[in-house]
Amino acid sequence: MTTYQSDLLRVLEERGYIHQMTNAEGLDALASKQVVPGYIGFDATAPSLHIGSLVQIMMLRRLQQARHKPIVLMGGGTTRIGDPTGRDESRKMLTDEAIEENIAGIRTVFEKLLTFGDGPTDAVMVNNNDWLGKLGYIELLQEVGTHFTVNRMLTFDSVKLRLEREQPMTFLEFNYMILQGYDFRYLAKEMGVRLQMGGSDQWGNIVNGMELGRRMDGMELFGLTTPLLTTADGAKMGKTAAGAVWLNEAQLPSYDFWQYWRNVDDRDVGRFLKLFTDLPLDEIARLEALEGAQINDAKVILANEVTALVRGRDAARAAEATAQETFAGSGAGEDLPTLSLGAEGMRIGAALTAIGFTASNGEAKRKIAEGAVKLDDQTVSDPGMLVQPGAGETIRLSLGKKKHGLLVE
Ligand SMILES: Nc1ncnc2c1ncn2[C@@H]1O[C@H](COP(=O)(O)OP(=O)(O)OP(=O)(O)O)[C@@H](O)[C@H]1O
Ligand SMILES: N[C@@H](Cc1ccc(O)cc1)C(=O)O
Repeated sequence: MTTYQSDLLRVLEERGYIHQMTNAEGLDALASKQVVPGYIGFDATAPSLHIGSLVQIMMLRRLQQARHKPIVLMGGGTTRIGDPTGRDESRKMLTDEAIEENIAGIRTVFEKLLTFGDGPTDAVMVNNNDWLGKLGYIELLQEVGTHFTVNRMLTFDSVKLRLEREQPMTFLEFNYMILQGYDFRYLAKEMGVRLQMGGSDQWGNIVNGMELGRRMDGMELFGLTTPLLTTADGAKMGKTAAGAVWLNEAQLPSYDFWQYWRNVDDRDVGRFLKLFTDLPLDEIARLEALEGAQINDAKVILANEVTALVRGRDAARAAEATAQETFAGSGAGEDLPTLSLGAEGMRIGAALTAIGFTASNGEAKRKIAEGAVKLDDQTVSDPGMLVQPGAGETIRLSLGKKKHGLLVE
């Protein structure tokens, strides 16, 4: 492990955020002597970010805790292009209204995790549509296009992998790296930004911006990426069988969010406590050393801390109380996800999917065949069974031991 001078790099390294860095020594020296404005960009492809992007948001939080300045970039402009990084297919085009709505949804989470304002280390939010939207085509080609060679663009993974797999890449997507590069250089000039961070998949896009800043203005810019987090069983963090683990309440009730953390693999507890909570490292070392049934106490702490950061302390308390009630078997907690089936009711398979316990009716059928589905503690065997709660009646739906919800009319 390297010994860094700056609090920033020391904390990022100790807590497991660093995958790759350009000129680590230079960045360490800079962060030891001045406030470093650093940015991360988020495209508005969905109405909420998920826990994969939470790694990035937490890194902006660490930046601020180390007395530097976080800049959150909303990709209002770049979402119109669609980042081809790590994808086999083009993204579907979103309308301007959908992008605006997504931005409105995404931005709310940052207010919980960062302090915004006008002070030197206060966070600032920008939208790259404000400058990319004004760029003329000829101007862009002349000003920026001359600094990129197609030869080099073809060597970046985002392009190379598509070509190797003989998957089409549109000219629109091919331009994405130029625009993200332009952002970095723009923010450096306009706001003194020196550092861009992101997941390891963003490395190529980040390096392009650094080179553009150097070529156009002779500026030294820095890049830092986190590992792309996977869970102990190898899945990319953020998505589960039933979909992504969303940060916003509207996409995922706080009880389910809390349950995700309460049920992580034993091997992930220490790593996640470091990345996703503010608990001190010595406390984390104690918690991750717990074994057997006691590791569950560490998972409850993980669930409480992350839920409190992202959803608020009250939400964390309510979720924990609901879990206690549910597992003590004393009836339905108030905070369980609830699904209204209407007067005509719904087939059990469809209800499992509609409440978010299964990703498809096929998966629901399999779970029923495995005997994993219960209604008010009675195992269900018929996937076509009609569930029809009467007025004022509540039926408890369970999938396995850990997923519970309420069905009402
Ligand atoms: N599992 C993960 N671990 C670490 N960083 C991640 C993870 N998933 C996404 N990120 C990072 O979060 C930022 C925002 O990513 P984005 O919202 O595009 O997520 P995504 O899941 O890759 O999206 P999409 O599914 O639309 O491609 C990027 O810097 C990306 O590298
Ligand atoms: N390309 C990034 C988002 C981004 C957009 C613009 C930027 O300037 C920086 C980052 C992603 O897909 O996650």
